[in-house]
Amino acid sequence: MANCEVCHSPASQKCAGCHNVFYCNKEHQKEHWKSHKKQCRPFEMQNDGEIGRHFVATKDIKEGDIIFVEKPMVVGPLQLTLPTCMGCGNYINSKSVTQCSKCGWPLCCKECENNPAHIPECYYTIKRGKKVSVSNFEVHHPIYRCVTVLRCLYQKYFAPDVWKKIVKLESHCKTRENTEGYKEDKIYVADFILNFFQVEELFTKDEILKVCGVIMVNCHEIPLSTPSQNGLFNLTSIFEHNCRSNAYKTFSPNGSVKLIAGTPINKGEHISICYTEPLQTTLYRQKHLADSKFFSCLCKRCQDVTEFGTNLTALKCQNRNCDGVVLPKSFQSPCSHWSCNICGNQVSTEYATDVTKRVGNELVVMDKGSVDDCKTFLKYYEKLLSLNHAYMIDVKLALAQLIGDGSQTLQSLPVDDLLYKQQLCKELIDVIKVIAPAEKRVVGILLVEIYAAKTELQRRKPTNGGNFKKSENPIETILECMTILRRAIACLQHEPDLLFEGKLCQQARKDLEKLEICSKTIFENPSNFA
Ligand SMILES: C[S@@+](CC[C@H](N)C(=O)[O-])C[C@H]1O[C@@H](n2cnc3c(N)ncnc32)[C@H](O)[C@@H]1O
Repeated sequence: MANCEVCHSPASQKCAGCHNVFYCNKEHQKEHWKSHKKQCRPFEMQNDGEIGRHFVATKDIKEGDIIFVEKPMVVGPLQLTLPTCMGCGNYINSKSVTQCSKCGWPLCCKECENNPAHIPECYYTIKRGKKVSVSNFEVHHPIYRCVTVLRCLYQKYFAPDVWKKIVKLESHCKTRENTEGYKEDKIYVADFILNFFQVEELFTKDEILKVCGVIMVNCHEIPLSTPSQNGLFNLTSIFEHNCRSNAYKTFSPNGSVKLIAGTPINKGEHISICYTEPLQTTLYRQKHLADSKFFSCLCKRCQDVTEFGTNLTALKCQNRNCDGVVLPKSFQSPCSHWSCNICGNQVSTEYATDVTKRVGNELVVMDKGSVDDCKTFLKYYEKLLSLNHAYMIDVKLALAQLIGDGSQTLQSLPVDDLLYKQQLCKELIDVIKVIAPAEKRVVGILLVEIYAAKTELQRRKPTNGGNFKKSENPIETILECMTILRRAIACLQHEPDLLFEGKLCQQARKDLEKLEICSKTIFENPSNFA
């Protein structure tokens, strides 16, 4: 039996929000809510030698539930960027630029001068006694490298509580010491800040380098401006990585991050997000995590070379008449060769990684806006890559959205293309559900594509005066479309309206409303419809 948070007497009623605190009666729960609501979250922090701090669910969480929402501690431009507005973070150019009247930093409009995000660099520039001047908007401007760092450093004197949280975050400074990035940070960020702003007596070089590491390891891209900005969050930074995560992030228009359960999460389960591209090969994900977050991922997906049977990283066996796929024994321990799961044929690891890199490079330069190029890629590389190789998935994703978009509208497509589009979307959803069930954005988009193709196919069916064959019955299609739209809305419901996915969700809601009215009319009076 636990104790009441208010009077400490034995208590059995737990808070439904977090399952972490208990009360002896409703009145005490109400009384405590004012102070508890800031801490009421369905997870608790734990610490282990391997992952460091991480969060574990304190109650069962349903798929689609908002786990928590938080505002960033610091927001700022990405390290390498063309000049952006110091207020809203959007790109500026020589025509749209104006300067802060106090410090000279570029802004897109006068209102942005008063954006609180801009205070730190404005403060240190005024202190320096000479305005900043940015005049070339076509190249990455080196001065931007220091902005987000400076905004963090500012907290040391003006928001010490936030500063304490920032320096507690993982920076991997020791591991970074020998990297090119660290050497560049030393010159272009630490030395630059100390000399340019003359703040030697306020900050040490090590402090600045620690902040550089914290930003690299913990920041999340906030996609609400063009380009995205970096955001440093207090709790979101603590969530561990998993290549098959059970949670995902979206952002509110005010810049807050929302963490959503992408799958049901059981009490006691670690809550994870994916720090990398979940639809990429294990080779890519592991390199990306090692280079930017400084750890080797040992999640279930990384330990299973078949990636739950999808063979997302596998090559196709080149032995004639063999349908097997070629994979290493493990992605963790170095091995000299990859072998076929059916005939045992071996290729060297060097060959396998070279082929993967080579095709990856071709994909980078390929025009993924061309249906023909995508089809040619798939036809050519199906001989070399497994059916669900990450590169095939990448091109199929582009193709599924391209067919019927652009010069050839859905209305002008042959039936076969519409069926192919639907088929592609369904196959992709099946793979994503296995490999990355929290990738709701992509699944939501694909569901809307299926709905669009299905509607067009139905439109072409002869109505035959209402005497439908079973397979042509529009009522069945309407109900099916409503189910698809509801699934799409469930996937996209948390996306902000200003992003493509949010707009798609709005449209899906409108279409669903129309279909609901239509189906109601048909059910109420089927004879009218015929
Ligand atoms: C954003 S921080 C997460 C919070 C961090 N654990 C802490 O204690 O501050 C990212 C770092 O956590 C560790 N980490 C996160 N997920 C991990 C995982 N799946 N395996 C190993 N380390 C992980 C790595 O050190 C990584 O660089």
